[in-house]
Amino acid sequence: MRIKVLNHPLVDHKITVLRDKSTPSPIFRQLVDELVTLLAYEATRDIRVESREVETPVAKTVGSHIASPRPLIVPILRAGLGMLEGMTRLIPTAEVGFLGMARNEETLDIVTYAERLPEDLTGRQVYVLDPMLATGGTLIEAIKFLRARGAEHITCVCVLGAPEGIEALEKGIDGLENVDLFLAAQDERLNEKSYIVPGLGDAGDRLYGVAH
Ligand SMILES: O=P(O)(O)OC[C@H]1O[C@H](OP(=O)(O)OP(=O)(O)O)[C@H](O)[C@@H]1O
Ligand SMILES: O=c1cc[nH]c(=O)[nH]1
Ligand SMILES: [Mg+2]
Repeated sequence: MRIKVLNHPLVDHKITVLRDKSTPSPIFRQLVDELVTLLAYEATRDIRVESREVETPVAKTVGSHIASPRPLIVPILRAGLGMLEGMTRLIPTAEVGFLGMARNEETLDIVTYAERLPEDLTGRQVYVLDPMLATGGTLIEAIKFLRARGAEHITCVCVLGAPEGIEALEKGIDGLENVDLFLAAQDERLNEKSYIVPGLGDAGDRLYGVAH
């Protein structure tokens, strides 16, 4: 698994404001959106392209065009939804599928409560969006789900990741050469409730309010 952590003072500034518990939801959403744009720029470095001829006002030349089948973006509800617009802004021709997953905060089991994805993902490049990689349980389930539909290459795009989650992915997933992970920052550890430390709290709640 290729792991890339953005190392950039502007990213670090935005993450610091995200972490601040006094940052209100509208600013939080705005910052997640801005961070995704920066993450997406890195995460799409290997997006598949095909050559395409174009005629400029001066000459004919051969350029690039996003290849078929189109990439698929999969936000993991709820919190991943906060990353969707930033990603589609960069790849407007991508398709979007949805996975609804929730972590039981007591048992840490993952419940997949919704899915709206193409049945056949054979040959697709898939970008999974989830701001938080904590124990890794959610991403492992998501990768298994997408692979069962035939997804070939999966790029996980997260804002914060814990070392425990990265290790869990490395142990829990086969074929790691076809999985990439992009993080805006890697945090220290998980606490006794499996929250990321220092983290930013519950990303879904901070984006959309407390879930009931
Ligand atoms: O790595 P893990 O230990 O699996 O934890 C990470 C998951 O937990 C959060 O979702 P949550 O279950 O809180 O759902 P929400 O997005 O609806 O708040 C977060 O958005 C990730 O999906
Ligand atoms: O720190 C954490 C861990 C899981 N989910 C979150 O939203 N935050
Ligand atoms: Mg949550």
